[in-house]
Amino acid sequence: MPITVPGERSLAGAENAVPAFMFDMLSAWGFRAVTLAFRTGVLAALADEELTAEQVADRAGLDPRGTAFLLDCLDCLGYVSQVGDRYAATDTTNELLPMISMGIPYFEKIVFTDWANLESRLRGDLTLAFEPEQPRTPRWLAKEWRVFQDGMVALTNMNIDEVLERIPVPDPAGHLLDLGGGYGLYSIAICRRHPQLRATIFEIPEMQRLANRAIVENDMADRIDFRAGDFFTDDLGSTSMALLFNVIHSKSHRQNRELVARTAAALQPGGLLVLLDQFPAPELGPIGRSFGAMMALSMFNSVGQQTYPLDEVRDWLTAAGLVDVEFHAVRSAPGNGLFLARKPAR
Ligand SMILES: C[S@@+](CC[C@H](N)C(=O)[O-])C[C@H]1O[C@@H](n2cnc3c(N)ncnc32)[C@H](O)[C@@H]1O
Repeated sequence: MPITVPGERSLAGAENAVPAFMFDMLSAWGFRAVTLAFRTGVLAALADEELTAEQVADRAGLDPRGTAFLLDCLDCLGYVSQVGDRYAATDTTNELLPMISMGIPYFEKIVFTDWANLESRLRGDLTLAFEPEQPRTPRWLAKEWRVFQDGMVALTNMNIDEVLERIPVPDPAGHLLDLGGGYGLYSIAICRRHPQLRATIFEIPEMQRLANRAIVENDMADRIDFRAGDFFTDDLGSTSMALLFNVIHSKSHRQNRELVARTAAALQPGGLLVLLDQFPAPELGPIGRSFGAMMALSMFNSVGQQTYPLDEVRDWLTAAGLVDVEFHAVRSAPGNGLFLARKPAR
């Protein structure tokens, strides 16, 4: 991988070809070991107490000898630290456990399960079971809907603080329209920060039950409502601020141009469109760009779509009549970036 690992020499160049390749192999092995340790409860067992490998194996229902090897790998990767014959979760793990545990089945699905088909998709031997330009959610999502949405929660948890810092809410007593808002966690967090703001989660009908539950659990039922619909065909109403978060990578060039135009039309004068996604852009640094590029391949594989160059997104925004277009890298979740664009105040 042509990136420099902090504290290590560069992995670029012929003289480093073998370490570069082996580093990629290590990353693949490491991710497999780490997600397994989250999913089987190995890391959760070490959150509150130091345990021997045997005790960890006993709690997680795993083979003790294999668990000792797994713990040694996790020690190398910085997820646990060994103290005598006991292991403890590191600060990194304690930070991650409440943040991403619910998303582990999603990360395993997109990295391991989905890519089992990648070669067939690239060879053209396997076609999608749906039209890539179909307006609503592809069928594969319906099957593993809960896994998918829990993955979105984990991703939201990773970047929410930084994203909130970046959003200059234009009218704190106004309205927020969260298009394809999922559970509505971004809206809930923004409304919590701005006590006068109201929001609408605009989603497909299948999301209603899960989103309503999140709204109620977060005591937001009096300020956030749910609207079931299709953002390509239904009236989007009028709002002072709109979110398009993690939506464009599952839509085509044509659909995104249209969606951005429809969203801009729903904004009141002076209103703000905030668009969050992954981008294969050098502006995000080598690791961020790599995430954006991997995500393009992943979206090609699963729904026939991609991540988009920054210039193309800028073009959709300006073609929709929006001004003051800004782009910000989101460092807390590599590969993510945020566009802000305003509707002229008449
Ligand atoms: C990747 S999820 C993002 C969820 C949330 N915005 C987030 O960032 O966590 C994309 C969402 O867009 C919704 N969606 C896709 N097509 C839609 C359409 N035509 N109308 C309304 N919602 C749609 C999906 O149901 C899905 O929940």
